[in-house]
Amino acid sequence: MVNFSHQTKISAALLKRLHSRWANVAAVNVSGSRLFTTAEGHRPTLVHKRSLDILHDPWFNKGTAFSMTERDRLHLRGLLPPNVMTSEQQIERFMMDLKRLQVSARDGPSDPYSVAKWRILNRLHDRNETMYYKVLIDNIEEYAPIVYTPTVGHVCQNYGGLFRRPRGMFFSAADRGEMMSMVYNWPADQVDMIVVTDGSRILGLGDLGVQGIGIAIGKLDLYVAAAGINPQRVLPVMIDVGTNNEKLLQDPLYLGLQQHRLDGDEYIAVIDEFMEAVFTRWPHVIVQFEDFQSKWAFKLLQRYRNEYRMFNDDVQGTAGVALAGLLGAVRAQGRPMIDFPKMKMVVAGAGSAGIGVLNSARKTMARMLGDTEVAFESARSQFWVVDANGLITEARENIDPDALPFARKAKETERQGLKEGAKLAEVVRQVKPDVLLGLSAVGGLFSKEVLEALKDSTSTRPAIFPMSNPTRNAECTPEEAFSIVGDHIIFGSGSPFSNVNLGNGHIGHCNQANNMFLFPGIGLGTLLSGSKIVSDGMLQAAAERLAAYMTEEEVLKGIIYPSISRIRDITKEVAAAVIKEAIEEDLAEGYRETDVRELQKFNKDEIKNFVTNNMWVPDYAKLVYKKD
Ligand SMILES: NC(=O)c1ccc[n+]([C@@H]2O[C@H](COP(=O)([O-])OP(=O)(O)OC[C@H]3O[C@@H](n4cnc5c(N)ncnc54)[C@H](O)[C@@H]3O)[C@@H](O)[C@H]2O)c1
Ligand SMILES: O=C(O)C[C@H](O)C(=O)O
Ligand SMILES: [Mg+2]
Repeated sequence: MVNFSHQTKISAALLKRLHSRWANVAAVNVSGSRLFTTAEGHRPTLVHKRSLDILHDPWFNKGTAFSMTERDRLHLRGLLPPNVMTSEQQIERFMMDLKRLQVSARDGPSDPYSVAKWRILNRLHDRNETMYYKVLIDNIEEYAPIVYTPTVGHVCQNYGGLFRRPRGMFFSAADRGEMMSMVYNWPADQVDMIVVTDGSRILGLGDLGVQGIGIAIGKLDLYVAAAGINPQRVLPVMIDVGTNNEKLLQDPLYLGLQQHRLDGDEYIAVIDEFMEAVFTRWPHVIVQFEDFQSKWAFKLLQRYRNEYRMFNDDVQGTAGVALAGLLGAVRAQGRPMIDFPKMKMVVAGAGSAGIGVLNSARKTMARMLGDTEVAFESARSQFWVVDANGLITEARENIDPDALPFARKAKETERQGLKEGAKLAEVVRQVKPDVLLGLSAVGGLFSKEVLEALKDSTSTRPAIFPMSNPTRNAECTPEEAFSIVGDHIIFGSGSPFSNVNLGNGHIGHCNQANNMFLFPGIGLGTLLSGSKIVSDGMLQAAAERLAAYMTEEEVLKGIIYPSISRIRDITKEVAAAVIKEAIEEDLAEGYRETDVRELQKFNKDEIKNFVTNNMWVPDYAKLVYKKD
């Protein structure tokens, strides 16, 4: 039998449902409108501080927007300029400063002022969180590339210089034995989401040690902006077990532990202690593992996933986003999703992300083919995996066990005129794939030669996914892809690129194939369902929802992912799908006053309303002082 032991069992009923869903091409059309209604945002908030302490607390500070009565109540009279501003005026004033940089700057990846903009936004984040998230939500398309990928990559690389105020918690190898008490140093009694990294593989930039905290902060910004997680209940975490980056080790100004990374049992002991500490203080928290080197990403996922509410974004979030894109690519050819198992895929990169995508694509193909052992085996032959040493075949010595299931068999490679270690261009030339997907972290890997070879693809619309981040690590640019392979391709990159003008009024659409379209919804759905684990079924439901989100018309135009301006809406949809699945798998335990019996009675629309009503919105709450 096929070994699915490492995943949650999928019931026969679920399988049947999946199968019928795949067969139905008609996409579920959803409104792009944003529903910002929540009771929580309008309740008065009790604060235990006054005067300057309030102005210096970014959770409560409103700056010039404190009304006169509030200024009296909170002993703020005279501590602010007299003109009371509306939140709109406040934002207008702030934006004037930020927009100064926009005049000469071009948007997107080549923006020379992106780090300067990050600094301005970060300062706002440090003094007034409500206003920061209002700016971010209302201008998400413009500022996601600043607070998140790609600029967050530059920020992590330069974190030593950019660091001003701490944000989040640092647990280091030197804190062994102390974490259980240290965790109480965090001021919030409730934490819903933790994003944790050990800084060992930040985007495609390698080991950045303690500076990797920037990515945890950026991901949590999206949790607030897209998923409406209350910013007072998010916690970025850096686990500093050292770094193997020699440059950092030799830099006397480096902020982290100046020692080589712990390994083996010593390493695991630190992560175990951290997990125990945070789940002891906040039993309902969800922990997202981010940018751990592949070596540990899979091991830690297997170690914790059945015990804790956790998932690995690079393995599982990426897998779902890629799967949605692959299904979109099938639809873009005018074919039903159920044709997916016929796709030939060349994947460059066999790390945490690449292997995550391969496993999920293979399992989905197998399910569509009836979920038998034969189906699982036959799905294997749709993939050709190329890593730093070329095509992976069974002839490879010391093959990585995670890549082994995708090693090509000797007979197959002979038949195709390929050999162990064959170069990417050669593989593409021989295989003529429908999809070329990159998770290699090697910028420019899809060279002219590789893209020329893809012109012979047997697909009517070959799909090119240079998914590596940040921008400079993308395997190719959209200009290269459209100009070399042709106007008919489907394009999706991990970092944002602008659409390409193909002439004659035609646009080459650049999709952003980034796990940001899933992880916020996976986290929110898990939180609101109260499920104790993040099951494969919940992840699958998230991916399916994303896959079905775009309309037929959009997909045929090559638009297979939503624009980031719709991230709050897609996140809500994904969260609702995750909750529904958790209920069906009997994993849901309810959230706050909504217990599991009530959840079980909700219909689809009621689940969506439940999600909407529990999303935080960046409106100033009335502050009322109460003595401690
Ligand atoms: N778009 C997204 O949502 C998303 C999600 C996760 C990761 N990523 C990106 O994927 C990249 C890889 O992440 P990872 O965790 O798998 O990294 P990793 O270091 O674990 O894996 C990189 C893989 O690429 C292979 N590789 C290196 N040079 C190569 C070459 N010349 N040709 C073919 N393969 C080569 C390596 O052998 C390895 O298998 C990073 O840039 C990361 O930013 C993107
Ligand atoms: O951080 C991103 O933009 C996506 C992904 O998690 C990555 O590691 O590249
Ligand atoms: Mg990542």
